[in-house]
Amino acid sequence: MSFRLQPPAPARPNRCQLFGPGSNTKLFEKMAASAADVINIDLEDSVSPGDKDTARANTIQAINDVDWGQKTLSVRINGLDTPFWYRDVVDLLEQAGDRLDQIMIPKAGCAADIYAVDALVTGVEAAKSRKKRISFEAIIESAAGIAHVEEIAAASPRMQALSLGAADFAASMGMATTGIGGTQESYYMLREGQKYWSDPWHWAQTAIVAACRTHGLLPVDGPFGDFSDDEGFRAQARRSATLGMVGKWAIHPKQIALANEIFTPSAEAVQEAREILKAMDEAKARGEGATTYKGRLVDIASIKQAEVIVRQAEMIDAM
Ligand SMILES: CC(C)(COP(=O)(O)OP(=O)(O)OC[C@H]1O[C@@H](n2cnc3c(N)ncnc32)[C@H](O)[C@@H]1OP(=O)(O)O)[C@@H](O)C(=O)NCCC(=O)NCCSC(=O)C[C@H](O)C(=O)O
Ligand SMILES: [Mg+2]
Repeated sequence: MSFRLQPPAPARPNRCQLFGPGSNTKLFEKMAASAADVINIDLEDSVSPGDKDTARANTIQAINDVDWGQKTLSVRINGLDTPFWYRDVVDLLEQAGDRLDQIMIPKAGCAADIYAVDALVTGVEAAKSRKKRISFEAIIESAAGIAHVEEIAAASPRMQALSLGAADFAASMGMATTGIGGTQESYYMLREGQKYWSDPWHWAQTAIVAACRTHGLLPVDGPFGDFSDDEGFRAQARRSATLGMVGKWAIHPKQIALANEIFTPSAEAVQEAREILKAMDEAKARGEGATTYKGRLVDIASIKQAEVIVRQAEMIDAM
């Protein structure tokens, strides 16, 4: 390990982030009653420009009136290139109560974007003597965002998470697809006439995971657009979980159970992790740093791997 220790990510469940437009008030109670760990009320791209003021007012009222239980409650503000974002921040922090946990910053392109929102939030928090410090999640969804992902992760102590926004990311990168996440038909290798599909989102995900883990943030996979394709969602989510991401967005309620299923360690995985920890305890008592478990090597690094799974399961059990 480097002399600079890796900070832990926030110890809160983040298996599923359920989105709903701030303009659709019918959804708020349903979102609150759902099994998602995080709620994102959207003021950005799912709200048309003519509805921005109404959506903002609806959102503030819902934050104050709806029972959101133990969920992390987040609002996605508009992008910093729009005339809407500063009003989103000011009205939310002046008028919404302390139930608001987080602001999500879309299309973050550099650390200065986070700095700008931080300065405004800090000013309004102080002016209004707000008790709870608002946290931030940023969306990496542009060429600039992925190029500057580490400085964005490190930009403020308010930062708690980064998500990959596959749709805007694909557009910004000029990718030849209208798909949002998942397998892309044309992204394959050819061997002896057979196609082997590869994953065009993989490199961006790993960059996000590395930046998050370096700075103690939660890495999150964003939307999977085809909400009629459960197996496609599962496959994408399994790849994300394998890479170290802690959860995934749901853009339809159907996707909540799928995300919770994939990002909750299975009973078998937890049992195996506990067995590895036990095997390593026994090895340590014998003065050994490595041993054999089910015919394969386990060593001190395996303890850390097993602890990731056990810690995650214990956090979910404690909910
Ligand atoms: C996608 C939807 C517009 C579909 O809505 P609808 O036509 O109402 O779907 P259903 O009829 O299948 O709904 C069945 C029931 O579920 C309720 N419902 C629907 N959506 C939600 C929700 N988000 N939360 C809670 N409940 C929901 C319906 O009311 C029905 O209930 P009932 O009648 O009682 O049975 C809609 O799902 C939707 O608006 N989704 C969210 C869209 C959104 O927020 N998008 C922004 C995030 S994705 C993004 O921005 C891209 C990203 O930035 C990137 O760049 O990648
Ligand atoms: Mg987007």
